[in-house]
Amino acid sequence: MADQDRAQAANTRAEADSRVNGQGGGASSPTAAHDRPSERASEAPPTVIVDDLHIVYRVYGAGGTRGNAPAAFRRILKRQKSPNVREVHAIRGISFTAHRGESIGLIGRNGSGKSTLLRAIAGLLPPTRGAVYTDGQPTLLGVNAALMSDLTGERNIILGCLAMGMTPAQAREHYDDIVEFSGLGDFIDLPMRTYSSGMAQRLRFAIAAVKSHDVLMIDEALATGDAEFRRRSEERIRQLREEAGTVFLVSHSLDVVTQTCTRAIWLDKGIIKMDGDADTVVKAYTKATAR
Ligand SMILES: Nc1ncnc2c1ncn2[C@@H]1O[C@H](COP(=O)(O)OP(=O)(O)OP(=O)(O)O)[C@@H](O)[C@H]1O
Repeated sequence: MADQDRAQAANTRAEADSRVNGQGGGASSPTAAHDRPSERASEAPPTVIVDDLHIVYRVYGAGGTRGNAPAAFRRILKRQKSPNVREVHAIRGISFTAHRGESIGLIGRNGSGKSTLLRAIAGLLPPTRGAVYTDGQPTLLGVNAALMSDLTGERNIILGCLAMGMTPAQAREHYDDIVEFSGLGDFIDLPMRTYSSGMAQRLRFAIAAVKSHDVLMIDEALATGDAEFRRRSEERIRQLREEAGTVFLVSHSLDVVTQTCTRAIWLDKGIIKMDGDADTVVKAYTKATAR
């Protein structure tokens, strides 16, 4: 790890430690300017603690060659690593604490680690180092949310509700609300594979949003809807926050982040560049990316 990364990781870790201990951020920390939202929220109980998290992907078959068996045999005997395995260090020592009632936007350039961080908080990626602690069951609502493309929207609503822990009776109770929120109309009787990506996202959001979540994570869900659906989604996220959950939102739409989030975390090459109230962080990010 580069020295700069190490220093950043140590800073963000110290900051998270002090928040967990209820001491607030230190004024000498480079991230101190953005302690305000956490100070406000620190009275609320923590819902997610990310402690010096590292995620390393191992990509097999990198380099384009399959290799040959005798060479592999020699390598195994000598206990050497395969030359075709490449490691991608996607998250490099991230620490922060999220509290009940916060809605946190994750922003940053392509490949900065936003989706990886969400998947790690959801428990879908094991930490290579460090730890993630969550209060309650985090729900990740993303492009890969587990609905079945061959089933109709109708069947997927029931499936999604059951997957979120509802009873069949509760699923039926929420059915009409979900259909109405999704705005899919007659398409609800068709298999999901016939939906556009925006329509599928609307259905996923409508299913997840029917229930209050301890920790709800949304990966670009709002980007695909039309203006009317976006307005209703933003309103629903505000309600979910008021219902005492924590919402994480990955978005490239900075307007959505400032309108929906109380706090923003700016990721850059797998580390936290800035963490603070949404307006301040978005302004700093916009300034940096305009250069
Ligand atoms: N399954 C994977 N295997 C190997 N490397 C991966 C995998 N998923 C992501 N990466 C790498 O990890 C890094 C972070 O990717 P990630 O998708 O988390 O970024 P992101 O900020 O969400 O990007 P985007 O804004 O483009 O969606 C990138 O370098 C990416 O190439």
